[in-house]
Amino acid sequence: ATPMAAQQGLPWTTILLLMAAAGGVGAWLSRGRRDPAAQHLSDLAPEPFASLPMAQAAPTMLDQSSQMFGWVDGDGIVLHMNRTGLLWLQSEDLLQAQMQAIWTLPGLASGEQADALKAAIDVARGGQAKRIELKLAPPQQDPRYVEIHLRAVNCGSTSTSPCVLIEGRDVTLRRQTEDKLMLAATVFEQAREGIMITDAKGEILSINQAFSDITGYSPEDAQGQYPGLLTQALERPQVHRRIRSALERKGHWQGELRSLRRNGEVFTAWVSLTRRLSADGQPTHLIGIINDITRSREAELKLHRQAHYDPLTDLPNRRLFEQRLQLAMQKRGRDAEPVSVLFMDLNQFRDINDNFGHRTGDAVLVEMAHRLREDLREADVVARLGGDEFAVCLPGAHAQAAHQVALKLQERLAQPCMIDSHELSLTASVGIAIFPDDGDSVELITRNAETAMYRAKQEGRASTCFFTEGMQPRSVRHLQLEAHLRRAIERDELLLHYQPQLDTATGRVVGLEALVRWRHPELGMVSPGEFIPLAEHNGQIVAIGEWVMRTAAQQMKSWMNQGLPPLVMAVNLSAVQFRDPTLPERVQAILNETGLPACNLELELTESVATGNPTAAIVMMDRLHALGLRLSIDDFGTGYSSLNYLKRFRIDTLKIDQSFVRDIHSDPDDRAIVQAIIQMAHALNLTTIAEGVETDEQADFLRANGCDMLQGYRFCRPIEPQAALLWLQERTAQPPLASAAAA
Ligand SMILES: Nc1nc2c(ncn2[C@@H]2O[C@H](COP(=O)(O)O[C@H]3[C@@H](O)[C@H](n4cnc5c(=O)[nH]c(N)nc54)O[C@@H]3COP(=O)(O)O)[C@@H](O)[C@H]2O)c(=O)[nH]1
Repeated sequence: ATPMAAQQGLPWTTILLLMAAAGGVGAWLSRGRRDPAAQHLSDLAPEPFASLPMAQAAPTMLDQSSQMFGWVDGDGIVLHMNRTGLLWLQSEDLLQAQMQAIWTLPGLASGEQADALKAAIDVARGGQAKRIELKLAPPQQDPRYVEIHLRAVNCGSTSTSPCVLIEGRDVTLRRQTEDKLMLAATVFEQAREGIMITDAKGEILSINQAFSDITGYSPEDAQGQYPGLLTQALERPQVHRRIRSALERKGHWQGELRSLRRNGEVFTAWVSLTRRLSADGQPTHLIGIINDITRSREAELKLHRQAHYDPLTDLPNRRLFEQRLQLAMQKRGRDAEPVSVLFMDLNQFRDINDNFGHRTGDAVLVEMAHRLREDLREADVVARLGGDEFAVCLPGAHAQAAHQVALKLQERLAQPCMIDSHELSLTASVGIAIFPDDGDSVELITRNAETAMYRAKQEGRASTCFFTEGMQPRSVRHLQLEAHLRRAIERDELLLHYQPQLDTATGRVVGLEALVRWRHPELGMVSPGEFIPLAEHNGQIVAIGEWVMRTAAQQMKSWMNQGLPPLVMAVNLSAVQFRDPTLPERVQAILNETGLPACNLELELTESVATGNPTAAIVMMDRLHALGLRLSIDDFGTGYSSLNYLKRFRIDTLKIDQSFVRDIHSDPDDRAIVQAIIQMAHALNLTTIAEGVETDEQADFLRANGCDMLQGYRFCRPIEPQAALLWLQERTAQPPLASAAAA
């Protein structure tokens, strides 16, 4: 078919040459697929029309082009459109296209695009060349972007208004690239991660906003600097070497770095570094992405601390202790070395809490934790397991070393400490279990050390005890005991033993101490050292203590009725009983009920009870004293009595703790303490009694230093009532002895 343009007299050569002169067709064709025919046409002179065959050939040649060519009349009606143009505008053929204005063709993506094209044609028709970008939308395909050039051309003599030549080329690829670049630039600028790009030498070329926000460096500050400016001062050279080596080997490194902001503030960064290589494998850039993870690290650390450390003392808690012990056991196990575990319990801690309040108790725990940490090596682990229980793990320590450490720690803990103007001193009982002999799991070794600690407690304050087979785990045993103890009184399982107390100078019996015993049908004899703390803990001590007082008072009254000279019956009073405001009434009721004169009853208070809440203690002691009975302070020297209060207490006797008596012959400190207690007691008009006297040597020393009374295995063990009666009858029938040693 003859092209309509030719029919309408449009000079082909003019069109083509105009296009060529505008750098259009010729340039495009020469840049794209070379079209020799078009090239040839562009070389032709515009006027006069060269040769018809060539002109007729032009549309065919234009159809070969991959660009769009066409022209429209002044109303936008398509006069000609090459094949590419028809394809892009989705017109089936030229005839169909020629029926309508170009902006109504279906290929235009939207009404907006149509309006833009229409407006551009109007501008071009007015004589001004125009360039626009159109979005064409092929069905079911990604949109095509076409750059359109429009300019007015002469339509020939038949036309009154100029035509508009439309040239278009597909710029989708460029547009996509631009879009991608735009996207990349947006990502670079708007990323929440800091991004930094360096050149091959490592000098910073550019940074994004987030990088500036995180580090405080502006692009001007950063440009030309090395990335190390953020970390140089903080990370060790090995870290930098490791990063360089990873980049060389793998082209990538990521990890956490402690970094420095421009204002000197330290922050934690998660850094990812990637080396970019040229086509020939040479490094061209380094791309670094940094995230400020200071907050999340801090939060993590906080959570970790909460989960693994005791908030009060800042020591590792049980969980962390178990983890560290597990590691130590694995490591030492491989080297066939032992790991010792020390389980420590503070002996008078409950009294401190009860008497001075929890604030003081907490301060004591903090101080004790501090001392423990100070006295141990870095490889050792000390933890607070809860309450007043601490555990120590000594990797590589054999029994002897563990024992030495235990003694050292006990000594350190026993040093007095000043808390809230109270001078307090505590002792600790320590149980030791050693891996692998005493257990091959964390749980077992810790439990066995705890069991040993309970044995140490039974053996007396501030003892150290190694775990041995046959020690029953505390928890099982305690549960058993607690369950049985509840019914011990009603089942008549409790009984009293009596231990005489002698006048040092004359050897006469002056009194007896009632000591409770528990004979269980299956468990056998259970030591008061084991069940009294349990009873104090669960409150059963009130009933047990009252039973002891009543039974002991009945016994003494009965012996007196049987003709024995009146003696003083000493009964232990627990802290829990002492704090009961109805205690004086209860004691009076027992005295009334049994008929025992008050002067034949002595209540032994522990030192901590007496000094706990001094004002309340003074009031209670006054009330008890008013009943006419005697009061003594038991275990004197192991607590934290203040002399100031001591002189205001209505007490009669100080009982020197057996721990000072035990080593009196070998330990000059114990001798000095005993002498000081006796002198002080006498200065306060108090009598003294030493407990736990086992040898003549001890008795002689005590007598020589003026101790008034003696009690201990040297004279008589605690014995049953029948045996005690015989012992008393025998002693009281004899004339007074000149020397207690003769007893
Ligand atoms: N609140 C109450 N506490 C009581 C009562 N009965 C006993 N107890 C307390 O239990 C702890 C252990 O008592 P026990 O096993 O009876 O030990 C006492 C004596 O048997 C023992 N002792 C006496 N002489 C010697 C000796 O020469 N050597 C030696 N190694 N031990 C000896 O010492 C304990 C004396 O106790 P005390 O005078 O009270 O300090 C103990 O703390 C008891 O107080 C009770 O009814 N209520």
